[in-house]
Amino acid sequence: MSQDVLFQLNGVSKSFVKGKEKISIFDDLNMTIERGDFLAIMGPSGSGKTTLLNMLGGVDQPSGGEIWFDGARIDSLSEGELTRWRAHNIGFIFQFYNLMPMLNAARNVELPLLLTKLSKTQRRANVETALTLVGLSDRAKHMPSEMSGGQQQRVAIARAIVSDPKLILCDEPTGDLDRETADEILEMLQLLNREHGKTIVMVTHDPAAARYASQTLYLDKGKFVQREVAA
Ligand SMILES: Nc1ncnc2c1ncn2[C@@H]1O[C@H](COP(=O)(O)OP(=O)(O)OP(=O)(O)O)[C@@H](O)[C@H]1O
Repeated sequence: MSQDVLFQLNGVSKSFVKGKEKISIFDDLNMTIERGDFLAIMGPSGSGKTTLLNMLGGVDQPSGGEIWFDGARIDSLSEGELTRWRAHNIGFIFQFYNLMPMLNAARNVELPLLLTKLSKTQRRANVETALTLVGLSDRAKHMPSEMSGGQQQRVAIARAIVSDPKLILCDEPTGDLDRETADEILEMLQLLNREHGKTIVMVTHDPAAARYASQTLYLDKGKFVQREVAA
């Protein structure tokens, strides 16, 4: 595997069993994600975008094939190993922010660090750095219900980057935001990609959001059917 390759999917298949029926989503899917890529994944509803993101994040296991990350196979890790791998390598950003409503911004951002060996002082410092990066250091004590959608998504971004992961996975990160706020969030993702070297994979239905990515892959019925590289 080349030094530049972060993720490699080799002949990946994925099917779900529902009652007596077997639903095949992917059959022999191959994909390479290079370090520093900002990939947008688009495609019709049901084409497998979220399933793919979940397999990249180790939330869902493939039914067959191999998934390699940074030179190591992750599809054969145990549940515990996968949890630790995820905590160190992956940040997640979701459409509806998924913040814990009873925790303030700083405590929400701290959550992924509770899975690491960092001391309380180190955790506090990392939380402060992440909140400053998203421009919310003055909102550390605010509860999610006291913040706008855009601010909540910025807290979610801070939570995604606080453990300094190599890869950020985003599922419709701007699906719940107005255009102006969406653009702010996308500019922030672009900054994390360009200035902080984060590799990003973003599922989106919005062509305007995909334009922030360095390339767009189109998925249809579990196959990549088109690839557009940004000018
Ligand atoms: N746990 C599951 N059990 C059974 N079928 C599932 C499961 N998860 C996903 N599927 C099926 O897999 C297919 C792909 O779903 P997925 O959510 O990946 O699509 P998507 O492209 O992200 O769609 P959308 O754009 O609507 O979010 C769908 O037909 C869905 O019904």
